[in-house]
Amino acid sequence: MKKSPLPLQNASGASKNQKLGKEALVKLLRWHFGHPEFRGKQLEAIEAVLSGRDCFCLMPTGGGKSMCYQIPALAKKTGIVLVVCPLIALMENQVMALKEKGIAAEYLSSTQTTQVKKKIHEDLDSGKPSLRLLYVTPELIATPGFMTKLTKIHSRGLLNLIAIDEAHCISSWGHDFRPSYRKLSSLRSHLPGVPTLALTATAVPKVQKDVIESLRLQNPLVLKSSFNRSNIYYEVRYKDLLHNVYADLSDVLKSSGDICAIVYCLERTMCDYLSVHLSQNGISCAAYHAGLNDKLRSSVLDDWISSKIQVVVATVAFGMGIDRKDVRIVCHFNIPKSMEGFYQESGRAGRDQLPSRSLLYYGIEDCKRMKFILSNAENKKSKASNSQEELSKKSLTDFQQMVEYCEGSGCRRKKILENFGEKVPVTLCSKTCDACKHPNLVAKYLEELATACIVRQKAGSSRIFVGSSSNKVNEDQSSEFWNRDDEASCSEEDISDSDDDVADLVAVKSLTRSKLIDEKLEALQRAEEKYYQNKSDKQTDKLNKNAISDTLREASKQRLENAVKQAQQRLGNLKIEVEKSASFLENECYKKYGKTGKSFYYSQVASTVRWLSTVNSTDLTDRLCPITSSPSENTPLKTAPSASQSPLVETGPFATLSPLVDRATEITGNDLHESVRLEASVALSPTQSDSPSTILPAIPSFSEFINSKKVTDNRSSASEKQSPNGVEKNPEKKMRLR
Ligand SMILES: Nc1ncnc2c1ncn2[C@@H]1O[C@H](COP(=O)(O)OP(=O)(O)OP(=O)(O)O)[C@@H](O)[C@H]1O
Ligand SMILES: [Mg+2]
Repeated sequence: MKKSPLPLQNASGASKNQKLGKEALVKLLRWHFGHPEFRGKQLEAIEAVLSGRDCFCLMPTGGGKSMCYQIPALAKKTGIVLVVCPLIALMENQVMALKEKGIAAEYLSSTQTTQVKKKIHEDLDSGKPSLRLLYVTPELIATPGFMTKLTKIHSRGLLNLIAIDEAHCISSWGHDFRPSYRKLSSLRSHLPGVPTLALTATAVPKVQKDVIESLRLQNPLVLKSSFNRSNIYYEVRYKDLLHNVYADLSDVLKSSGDICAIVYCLERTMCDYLSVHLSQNGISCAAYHAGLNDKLRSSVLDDWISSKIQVVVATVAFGMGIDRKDVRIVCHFNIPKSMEGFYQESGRAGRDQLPSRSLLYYGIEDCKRMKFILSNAENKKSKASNSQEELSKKSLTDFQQMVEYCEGSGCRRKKILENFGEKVPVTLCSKTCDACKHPNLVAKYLEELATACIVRQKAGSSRIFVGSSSNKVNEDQSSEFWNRDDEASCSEEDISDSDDDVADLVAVKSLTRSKLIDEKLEALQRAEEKYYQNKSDKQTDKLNKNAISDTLREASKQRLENAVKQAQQRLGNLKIEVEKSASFLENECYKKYGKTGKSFYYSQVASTVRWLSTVNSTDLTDRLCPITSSPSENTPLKTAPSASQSPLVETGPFATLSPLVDRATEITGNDLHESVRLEASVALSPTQSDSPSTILPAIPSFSEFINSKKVTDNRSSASEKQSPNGVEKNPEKKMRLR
């Protein structure tokens, strides 16, 4: 609906130079926005800036901060209010909403056509701009050309106010630091005397101080409202105690009716997967993340704003400035990295002040993963500088507060508010969080969770980050997630995309593609971890359990003796000392794998037995040469059975695989074991000896195994491709690979 401007003199009964009184301001509010009264500290902020005073305004999410500069823009007959916004999407939304109300507002960004930009500049250059509000990015402010323009406008007395929205972005202590905001500190020197209004919903004391100092606010009026969002019910559910977390979320959304919701995930892949899952369960939803192209993203946003879809499953890219008032549920499917982020995101619920819900799914694995990400960032940044190191440490402390929010039994609301330095009366929550409403149940869950943790630790079932190459690759992205360092060099167009997520940050394989293979790999990773965990955790145990006993050595010697005897008979009673030979061969196995443990040792004995069953007389005599020429065990050998040399290579040395694979069997069953065993037998590379005398098969690490498997797979498929008329060159091998 278009409205003509409210005649200010009539509204206030004031002359040109007089300040508007409260009544006149309320009239403006009602006329333009249809709200009956100012909320919270809106009026105080408006009056302060209209009187020319700087103001720092801390209001909760959805508290109505925009009004604090929109009303002043309408209260002055001439001149403009300059609004600095971190995101183009945010500017677009606000400008569109203002235009719908008939208020002359524009934004300048490279997404605008040249024609539109030209029109805006012409208006600004005119003696009396018709514009009331001009939204810009911090990057544009930093350009000399635009600063010159602002200086000109200011010199003509037409710059009424500078409003810095989401002002916490200026502080590297804030959860959403944007280096481009730092450039705003030059505004004061270029545009002296213009009142500045800094607005934020999330600023702990340290950030508040930083914002005020960085923007060089002069004797500002500091307005702080409570962070309490009384209309939001806070709840945590424990993934590890749920039978099926996906089904649980589905149920929550379905049972809430056709409501509007946001589900936040840590990774893009999870957004895609969850969105598909929810859709399949009849929930109208779509994924939103920085991995989608601009067109798709804005169409998802449009569909959600216009209620065509009810649920958006998003990364943090679905962020600031999303102003749909009737969001009833904000769900965090993964634990957020800080209380500030959590507060901002959950605060997108219930901006209409109606009862709404924040639901966080807490999982032990998620928690470990986030800790890993943050520690990684810490390690990386501690190399950079001391202040960076301090920041990184802060990130872990911040995260710990989130963990306490989930793992503590006390009032959730209290925890949020105390995090922002507020003193909370006991009566404040009045059963508007799960911990206050169902204390016994929450206590029971926490107990069960603690038990689950212990069981997990005992089982060594952590899936967190086996040294996979993808970690390395993705390290760089963590900085983007962390504090958007790279934004300093971003062009204006990049801004909306810079609100990126940690997509691909962690080595989560595609859930939709090759799920089966991933599950197998995960099982192997778990098995390997389990193996190494057992190894480190139970050193003493290991020594006992994994130690090669004399009895085992004796038994192996006996086994080898039998094998030597059979070889001797097969080769026409070859002249060899059976017992001595067996002893020599056993000793070789022990020298190589005695320290590694009995499974490896046992594998080597088995492979030697197999080698003996087919060896020819020359090879055998050569092999036993040291004992025929010298009885010393240390005499170098000429040859030895190895993976590459043995005629039994494909089934020989690895007929019994490493403990890793043995353990994988325990977890995944025989199918996996079998397939891995067969694949490994093909894929393993020729072994190298650590001494020139003994050439024995190396036991591959999991990563080596995977890499060699990939190479073999590639080679195999390449050779198949090369094969004319689709005739398989190596059907046997292919069969094994299957
Ligand atoms: N005085 C008021 N009375 C009723 N509703 C209001 C009032 N002031 C603002 N609102 C409404 O409250 C909602 C939130 O306002 P706004 O977007 O300005 O909040 P915000 O504080 O900037 O939130 P965020 O921190 O999420 O950016 C808007 O829909 C707005 O129309
Ligand atoms: Mg806002």
